Amino acid sequence: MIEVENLTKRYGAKVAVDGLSFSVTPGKVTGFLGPNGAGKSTTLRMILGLDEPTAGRATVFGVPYRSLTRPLTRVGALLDTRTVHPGRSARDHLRVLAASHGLPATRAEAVLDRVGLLAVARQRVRGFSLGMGQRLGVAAALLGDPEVLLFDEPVNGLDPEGVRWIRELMRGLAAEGRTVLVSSHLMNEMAVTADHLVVVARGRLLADTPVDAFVAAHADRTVVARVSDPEGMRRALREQGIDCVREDDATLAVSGVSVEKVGLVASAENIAVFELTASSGSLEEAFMKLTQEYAEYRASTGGF
Ligand SMILES: Nc1ncnc2c1ncn2[C@@H]1O[C@H](COP(=O)(O)OP(=O)(O)OP(=O)(O)O)[C@@H](O)[C@H]1O
Repeated sequence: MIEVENLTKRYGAKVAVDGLSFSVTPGKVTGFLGPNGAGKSTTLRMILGLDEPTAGRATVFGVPYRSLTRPLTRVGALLDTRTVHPGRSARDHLRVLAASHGLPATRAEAVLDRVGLLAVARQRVRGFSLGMGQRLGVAAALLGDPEVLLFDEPVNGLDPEGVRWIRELMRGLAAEGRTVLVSSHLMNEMAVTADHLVVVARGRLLADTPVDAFVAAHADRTVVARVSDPEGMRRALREQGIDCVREDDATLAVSGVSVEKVGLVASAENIAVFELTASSGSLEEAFMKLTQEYAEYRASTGGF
């Protein structure tokens, strides 16, 4: 549905997007992840025809965005929500947008309802909270009932209720068979929202994979073991070349082995096991491991 092929964007000497290729398919939420400055926004802007690629191409439904007839009915996007006229009401904003794209005014009512803004539809946008502004931006993206949706950092600055709302909306849109591409910095959020990930750094593709496979490939598996003799257990594990860390008086975190293996080591040493839990690691851990060396802006750990 969305195809990016060898997409490249240079700003002078700066290569913002560097030979990027991936495709985004319908019926799932695809998370678009990368450290600051990775080229995510630039890529989204090129998909939407707002920036011209230096090389390569981005297509939606097989054609460049600018070649789509009635694009609002094919592709919806939430980029920067501060572009709304502050003196207009939410309803007027959507009606003007609908009229200028040949859509009926009833669409404005439908999307106001879908994003939960019907009750405040007559209020001026100037007085809107950040969350209400985001909802209005989403309403505009949904106005033409498009099959493809792009969201750039949709949960930035939202409270937990707003974050949950966006998550359920995106999952719902994907469940309706739409193509949903969403960029985000919030790994815990992406872990519960996205089905698939496209990970970029310094404009290049690092991973294009289902979320579960990404975590399994890049995060350490850990087994938490609460035992009667943690020191003896630690010694026995070390003798077998297995790393572990003492978490508290009775608990060890064991890296890179299965629960079965830890259980067998304990049993061979006659150590009682009170708890044995496997953890597959988090998306955040996997992402940090993969992208650490690529971060463009990182807090300095040294002095000046
Ligand atoms: N108009 C521009 N002129 C010059 N450089 C630009 C321009 N737009 C983006 N860049 C640079 O291109 C790189 C990629 O920027 P982009 O905003 O696409 O990254 P991003 O992944 O969206 O980052 P963030 O997560 O911080 O929003 C950055 O180094 C940025 O400074």
